[in-house]
Amino acid sequence: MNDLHTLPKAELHLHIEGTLEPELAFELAAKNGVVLPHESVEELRRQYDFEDLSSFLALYYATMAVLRDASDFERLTRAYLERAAAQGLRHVDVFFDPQAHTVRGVALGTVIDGIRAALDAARAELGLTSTLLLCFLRDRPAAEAGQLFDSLGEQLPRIDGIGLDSAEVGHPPALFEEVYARARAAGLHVVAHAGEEAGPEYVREALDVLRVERVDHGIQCLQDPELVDRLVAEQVPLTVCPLSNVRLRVVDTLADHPVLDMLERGLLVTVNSDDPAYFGGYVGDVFQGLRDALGLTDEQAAALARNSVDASFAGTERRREIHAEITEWEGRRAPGRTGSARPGPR
Ligand SMILES: Nc1ncnc2[nH]cnc12
Ligand SMILES: [Zn+2]
Repeated sequence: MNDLHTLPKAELHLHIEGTLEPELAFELAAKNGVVLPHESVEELRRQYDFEDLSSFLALYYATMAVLRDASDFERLTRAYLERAAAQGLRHVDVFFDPQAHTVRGVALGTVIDGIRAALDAARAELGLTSTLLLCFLRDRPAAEAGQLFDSLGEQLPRIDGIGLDSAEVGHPPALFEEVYARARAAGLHVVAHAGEEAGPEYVREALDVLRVERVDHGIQCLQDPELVDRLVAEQVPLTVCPLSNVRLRVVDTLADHPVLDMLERGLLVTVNSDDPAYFGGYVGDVFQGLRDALGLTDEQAAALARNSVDASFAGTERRREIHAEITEWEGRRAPGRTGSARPGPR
């Protein structure tokens, strides 16, 4: 078996605010004079026992109050990129939640300046490429999403696409039809969370009304065999987040997670971390978790990594480079590995 942390891979479902580790949260709180309602790092970590998506989101939004200036967003993003690069990450499409910051009086330009500075540095220093996707909060009014899009101005060329996140049930994709049409007309990539907690009809709406290029999560499609057939036929990428699904009680345990069945079924699944600081691991840890719980083979891991590259918003040449690296990884023979490869003639 090869080391999954060295497998070259892309991550397509990553909320940058969800990479805020408690240690950094406390450091930034002290710097910015923000009082966190937790006594210590350990006490904050003890809160990471979630009932569902909403209970997680309450802590996620409250803790990000420590992010105030561009340098905070830059530090946050740098810390994520360094950790993920050490786990084989070669490309990432990064989500951020601007409304969660502008409601607190932090300007959109400040948020983007900080995140972009770190993304640019990682490209130069780590060879790690990226795109930036602005998410609308679906539990806030669709009109507010429209106003945010209108107000982008000089920030528009600094984002690569849009997404839709936050509390899902009761906030169906179709509410956001208009702003998605405008984003598509502006040449942006479009994705949306659908079928995380809500049913297959949300996945259908994301495809038919928002015309998304990928579906984030999407695992509730499994309730609807016809939808599964369609997703296979159209090879719609699904950005599945196994550790997140367990922590938010969408799936009981990692050993029960359907991601490898989905792969075998021909769905274009990718494996991602979602909010790694809260859900127990970065993208390499997710692959390792699947190995420990489900016996993920090198072949399955490489297939998932190839899917992540194919479904990413990296450019054609970059995708080709990462594919070549995956092929090289597959050709490695770790000590004790069994399989079809035989030692060459002596
Ligand atoms: N898993 C998730 N689902 C919806 N919104 C989110 N925002 C951050 N993580 C999320
Ligand atoms: Zn998510």
